[in-house]
Amino acid sequence: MSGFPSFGYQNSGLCSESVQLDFIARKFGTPCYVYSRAALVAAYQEFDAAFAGRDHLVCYAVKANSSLAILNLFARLGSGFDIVSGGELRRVLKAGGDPQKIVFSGVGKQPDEMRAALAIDILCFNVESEAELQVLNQVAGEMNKIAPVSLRVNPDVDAKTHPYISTGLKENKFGIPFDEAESLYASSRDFSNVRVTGLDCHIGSQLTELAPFIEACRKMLGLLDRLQTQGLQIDHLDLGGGLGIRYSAENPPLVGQYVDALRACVGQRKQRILIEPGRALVGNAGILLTRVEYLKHTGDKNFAIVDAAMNDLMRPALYDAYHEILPVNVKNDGGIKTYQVVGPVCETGDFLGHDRDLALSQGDLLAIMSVGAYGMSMSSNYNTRPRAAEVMVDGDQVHLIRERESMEQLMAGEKILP
Ligand SMILES: Cc1ncc(COP(=O)(O)O)c(C=O)c1O
Ligand SMILES: N[C@@H](CCCC[NH3+])C(=O)O
Repeated sequence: MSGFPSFGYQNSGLCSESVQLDFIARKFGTPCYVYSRAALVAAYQEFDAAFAGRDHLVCYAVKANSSLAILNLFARLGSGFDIVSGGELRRVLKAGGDPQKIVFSGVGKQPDEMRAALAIDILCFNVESEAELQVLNQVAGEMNKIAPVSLRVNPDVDAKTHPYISTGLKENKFGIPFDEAESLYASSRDFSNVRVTGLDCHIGSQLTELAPFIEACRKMLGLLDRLQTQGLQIDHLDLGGGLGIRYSAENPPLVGQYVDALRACVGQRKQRILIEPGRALVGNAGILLTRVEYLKHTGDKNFAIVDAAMNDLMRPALYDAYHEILPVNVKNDGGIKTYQVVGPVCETGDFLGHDRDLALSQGDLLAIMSVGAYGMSMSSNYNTRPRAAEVMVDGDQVHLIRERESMEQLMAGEKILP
C-alpha cells in the first residue's frame, strides 16, 4: 500500500488513518471525497525538509485541490501558493494564505484579477506573453504600483507525459518562447510599472522521470546567467510543479531525489528556489468513496454501476487515466468477476475503471484511490448531479470540510423568463 499513505486495511475494512471508510459512508453518504490530514502534512513537510538550509518557497498549485480546509492546512505549515485566477486568489486569502507567498500563473489573466492581486501585494506575477506584460504594466500604473514579475519561459523540453498535460514544448500555448525571452527581459526595462524579480518555467504534469526537469533547469540557468550579465537582478528561480505520483505501476522520483537534483543543478547560485507542486502534495492523500448501485451483465461484459461518475472524477474520461479501485470491505468468499466500473451519467465515456477484478454485490462500497489531485477541483454538475461531500480524517476524527451540494445551491442564480 506504499502508494497510499494513511489508507490501509484493518480487519478487512479499508481505513483512512484509524477511521473505517464504511463508517464515513454511513455518516456522510456517497459519493464522498476523503482526505487524510496526516498524508497532506507529511507530503508538505517532505518537500520543505528536502530544501533545508536553502532559501526556498514551496508554492502549492491550488488548482490541484482548492478546498479551503486543505489550503488552510498548507498555509499553517508555511506554504506559499501558485494561483491561476482571481477565484483561487480569493480562496487562498480566505484560507489564511500569506499574500507575500503567492505567485500568479496562467496565460489569460484579466485586468480585474491583476488589480486584486496588486492590491494585496502578491510575491510575483508569472507573465506568459508580451501582451500580458503590457496590460499588467498599464493596470499597475493606474494603481500607482510596481508589479513584481517573472517571465514564464517555455524551455521547449519534452516532459514525456500525457499530451494534454504537457506544457513545456514550443507548440504548447504556455510561456514565452525560449529564444524570445532574453529580448523581452531586456525590453521589460521600458515598462515603468513592472519590476523583473524572477524567472519561471513549468513543463508539464505527472512527470515520472528526472531528466526533463534537469534539462529545463539547465536551460533556465543558462538564461539566468545571461540575464545577469546584462545587469538584470533576478531574485528567484521558479521551477514550476509537475512531479508525478504512483497511480499504479509508475515509479516517479522520490521527493528527496527530485529536490536534491534541482538543488545540485542550481548549485551555489544565490537565487531563492520556488517550486509549484500540486499533485505530489495532495494526489495520494485523497480517495473517492462510492457505492455500487447495480450490477448488470450485458453480452460478455459485467458492469458495476456506482454512484460516483465522471462529473465527480473526470480524469478517466478525459485522459483515460488509471485509478486503483479497492473494496472497502474485503470478502473472502470468492465470486471475483472482471467489472467495468461505471457511473450513472449518460455518456459511454463515463467510466471510473475498466476490467477490474472484484467480488461485488449490490450496495458494496468501493474506494477510488489517488484522487486528491484534480478530482474535486475538476468536478462538475453534469446531469444536474450535486457535487460530492468532502471530509478530512485526522487520527480517529472525521471532519466534514464541504457539505454535499444541495439542489437549491445547484440552481441558485438561474431564472425562468416570464
Ligand atoms: C503553472 C503551473 N504550476 C504548477 C502546476 C502543478 O502541477 P502538478 O500538479 O503536476 O505539480 C501546474 C499544473 O500542471 C501549472 O500549470
Ligand atoms: N488536470 C490534470 C493536470 C493538469 C495540470 C494543470 N496544469 C490531471 O488531472 O492530471
